[in-house]
Amino acid sequence: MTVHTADLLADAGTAPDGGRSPRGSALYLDGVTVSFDGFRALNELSLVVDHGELRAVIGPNGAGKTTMMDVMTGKTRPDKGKVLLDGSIDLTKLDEARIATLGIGRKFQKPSVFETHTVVDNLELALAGDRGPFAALKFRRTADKAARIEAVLEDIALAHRAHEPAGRLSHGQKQWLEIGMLLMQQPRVLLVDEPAAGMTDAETSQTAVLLKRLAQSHAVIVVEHDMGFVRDLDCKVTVLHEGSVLAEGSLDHVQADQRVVDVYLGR
Ligand SMILES: Nc1ncnc2c1ncn2[C@@H]1O[C@H](COP(=O)(O)OP(=O)(O)OP(=O)(O)O)[C@@H](O)[C@H]1O
Repeated sequence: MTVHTADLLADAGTAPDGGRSPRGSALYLDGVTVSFDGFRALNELSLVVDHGELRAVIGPNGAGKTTMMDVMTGKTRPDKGKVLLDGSIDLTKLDEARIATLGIGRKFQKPSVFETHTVVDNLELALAGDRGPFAALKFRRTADKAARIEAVLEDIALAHRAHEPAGRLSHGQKQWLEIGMLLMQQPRVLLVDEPAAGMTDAETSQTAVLLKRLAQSHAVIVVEHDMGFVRDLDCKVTVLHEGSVLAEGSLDHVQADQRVVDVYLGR
């Protein structure tokens, strides 16, 4: 089925989250509900993330963080509610592949780089799309592509390891490489799941620097449990609980909220 852009334009004029219009937002969720066998993994979830914004999403196990990302990427379709990209593109009508091409990149917790390929080849393979890895390797590097690879290598601080097999990188560096692979596709929105898990302290703080830099030109949503890392991100924090937003604001603000302490931080 061919999907025309005009068909994707949702009615953006109705009541938004907290009176906020979808206009200008990168991702806009309003009243999103997802049920599994009657259990509401997301319950009227409303959330607005702007272009050029870094947002941390925290919350106890089972709060709905993964389901939220599944809805944003089209892996899970909500029972009801609005999910808009760029304030107007209705993501609930699109499948995962189409949403990825529209510019939502997702990094899962476990890195899945091609260990035997070099760092540069991994970045190039990320451009392969559905042509397959071997076809991509045969393509000559255009000047454009080479420039993009170089820029991404700088972004992810791996220029000095560019021609080494990815299998030789540390765990943290593999995570950065995978973020780099997403960047090759020039996404508008990046979803990053627990990037600091398993990293050394030095890698964790470097990851915060990297994500803050990326957020200057992308919307970046980070799901995280490590509060030290969230503090390093120095951004607005959304606390999810039972599929809805329990609190939102600076880390200091949400940490001072007794309800957040009761359901999450105090445990
Ligand atoms: N496919 C599914 N079928 C049934 N229940 C599900 C399914 N996916 C998620 N759930 C339930 O929905 C709730 C929210 O799960 P989700 O994985 O989104 O939470 P989370 O905040 O990501 O948790 P964690 O921090 O443990 O990863 C949980 O109670 C989970 O058991």
